[in-house]
Amino acid sequence: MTSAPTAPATPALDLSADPAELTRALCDIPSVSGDEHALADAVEAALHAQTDLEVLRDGDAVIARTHLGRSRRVVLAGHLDTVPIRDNVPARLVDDADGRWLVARGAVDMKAGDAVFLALTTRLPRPAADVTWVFYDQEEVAAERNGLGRVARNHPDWLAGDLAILGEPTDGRVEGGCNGTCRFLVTTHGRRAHSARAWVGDNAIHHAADVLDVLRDFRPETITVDGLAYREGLNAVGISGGVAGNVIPDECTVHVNYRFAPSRSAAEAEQHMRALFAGFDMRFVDMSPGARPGLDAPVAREFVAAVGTDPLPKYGWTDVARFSALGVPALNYGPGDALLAHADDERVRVDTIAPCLDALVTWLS
Ligand SMILES: N[C@@H](CCC[C@H](NC(=O)CCC(=O)O)C(=O)O)C(=O)O
Repeated sequence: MTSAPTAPATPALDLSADPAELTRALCDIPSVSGDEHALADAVEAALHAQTDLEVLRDGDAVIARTHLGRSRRVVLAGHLDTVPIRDNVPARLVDDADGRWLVARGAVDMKAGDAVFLALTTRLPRPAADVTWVFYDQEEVAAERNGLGRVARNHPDWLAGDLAILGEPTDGRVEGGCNGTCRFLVTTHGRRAHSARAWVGDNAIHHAADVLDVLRDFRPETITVDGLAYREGLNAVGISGGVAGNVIPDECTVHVNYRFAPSRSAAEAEQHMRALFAGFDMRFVDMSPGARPGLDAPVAREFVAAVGTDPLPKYGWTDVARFSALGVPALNYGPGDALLAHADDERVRVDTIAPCLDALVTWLS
């Protein structure tokens, strides 16, 4: 008789381990966007083991909070998902002249930040502010799938706080606000024909050269917003077209990503792009407006002072935008060099993780 297959056991996370060890354990549970279930289970089990925390599960988001009666509440938020794996899970340790590195998908974006936040639950069981931890799914993909957005719709009270800290990679400095990001498709059209008699067709892929010319000639701006200089960017991130090896194609689509400064609203960003690609067939497929730095809120100022270095702008899009829109001042702070995020050799220097935890412990003590 054969027995029914059993589901693989959820790996146990030791939240009292060194945060670099914990980062490694998190990286070893793959969690590409949309497939975070195993990691969310592991995080939920570890948070349930902390007896003083109230824990909530919403899809593959896990939220926990203290009820210590403090006058302030700080929200520590991190996404659990990663961009696709590229032979970089499980994690490995590599030594070079700069030190020891943990090489793994998600090491920078943003499992080291998640590890710091998770480790805080055991390092500082009675913080000076009430704390809410939010670990959520599907941040790296279209805005409509974002797990924090779902939590905001289903349980808005769980996101309340005086300051939200997103543990996105900032190399241990504060990065304020974030650029907006949007994606759109620019499609060129033609007429199908046999490629042996191309003169009766019209090649849509060749027309895509006009779209690429616009992109190549575009000069992105750097826009200073409340003292921080946000670099914009406009890039093709995909291109598709073609019917068969002997057919003149009638359609070609260029997938474009525009990163825009937080001084532009979503509508302004869209209008800017529509003007740039006037006359082309365009369709917007994702829109995530940015957030101004917002570092003037008293509690944000205190945190910046505690970290002790000048804030920088965040060039990527992060959920500081969502917290800011909800009226919660928010900033980015976590280990890892954002320049290494999403790279094939994504890696975090092991000795840069614990200092972020130490800084939070000091600030919240
Ligand atoms: N809906 C957006 C989401 C993109 C989110 C992603 N964020 C990061 O990589 C933050 C890391 C950093 O820059 O520090 C992004 O900016 O691409 C979309 O689908 O594009």
